[in-house]
Amino acid sequence: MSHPLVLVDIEGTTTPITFVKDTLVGISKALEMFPYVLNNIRDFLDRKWESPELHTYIEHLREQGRQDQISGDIDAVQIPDLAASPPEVVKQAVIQNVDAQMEADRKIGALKAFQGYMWEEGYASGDLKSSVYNDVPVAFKRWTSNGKKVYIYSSGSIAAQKLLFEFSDKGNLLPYISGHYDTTIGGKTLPSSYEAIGKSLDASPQDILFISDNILEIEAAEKAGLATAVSVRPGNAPIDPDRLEGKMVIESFDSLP
Ligand SMILES: CSCCC(=O)C(=O)COP(=O)(O)O
Ligand SMILES: [Mg+2]
Repeated sequence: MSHPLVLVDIEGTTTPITFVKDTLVGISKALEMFPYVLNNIRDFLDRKWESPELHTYIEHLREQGRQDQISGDIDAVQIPDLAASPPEVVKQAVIQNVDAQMEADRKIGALKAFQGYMWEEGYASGDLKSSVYNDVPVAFKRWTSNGKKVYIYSSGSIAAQKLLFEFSDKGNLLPYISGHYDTTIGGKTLPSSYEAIGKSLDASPQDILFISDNILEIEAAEKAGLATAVSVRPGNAPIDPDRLEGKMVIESFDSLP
């Protein structure tokens, strides 16, 4: 692999989808793993209710809900004005809004920022520890000792990405990571986002290898001129074999030199 820069997705690539959805997000209430956000949101809102920081996150969720209503994209739960509504009404709306967005597995900035804000406490208390595949720390070490640089590009907020790699079940992997990108640089299925990442790294697109489980992200990165590898891990969504034709497909980072 001759690319000096490696840009890596998280869910389905470094980390099992089941961990993110069942443990970290709690999207599947039927499964045994601890659905952290859903289990803790009520208590979290009660404890932090006076915090201006929490109000900022709620304002973003509220604004996103308004935009969703205008666009008609999803039937978002509307959050009433914090200053003009009883706290209990706002709290219930926030819980329903977050719950519904997680059920839909939305990769939207306001939701991801709120989740990251809650996970911060979970990691700090030791209730949460993230899961990364065994081959990930091995590859991060191999690449960085060979002079390559590792970057992350995920729908998860940058704050949440840093927590995930700091508090991983394979130890603190942050020292191997040179930088992070989330959707504030642009959506992951847009070629312009990969162009913007290339520019911010002052790198030619062909110097960057992007690894992801999502074929739409892979296709967008290719349109921007990046090299790509499709991550096929247990539990990932199946990909139409026709769309994999001519692509590098990996089941583990071990197959990348
Ligand atoms: C880093 S936070 C946990 C992951 C997450 O919330 C997420 O949506 C990951 O999506 P990705 O773009 O990494 O597939
Ligand atoms: Mg992914």
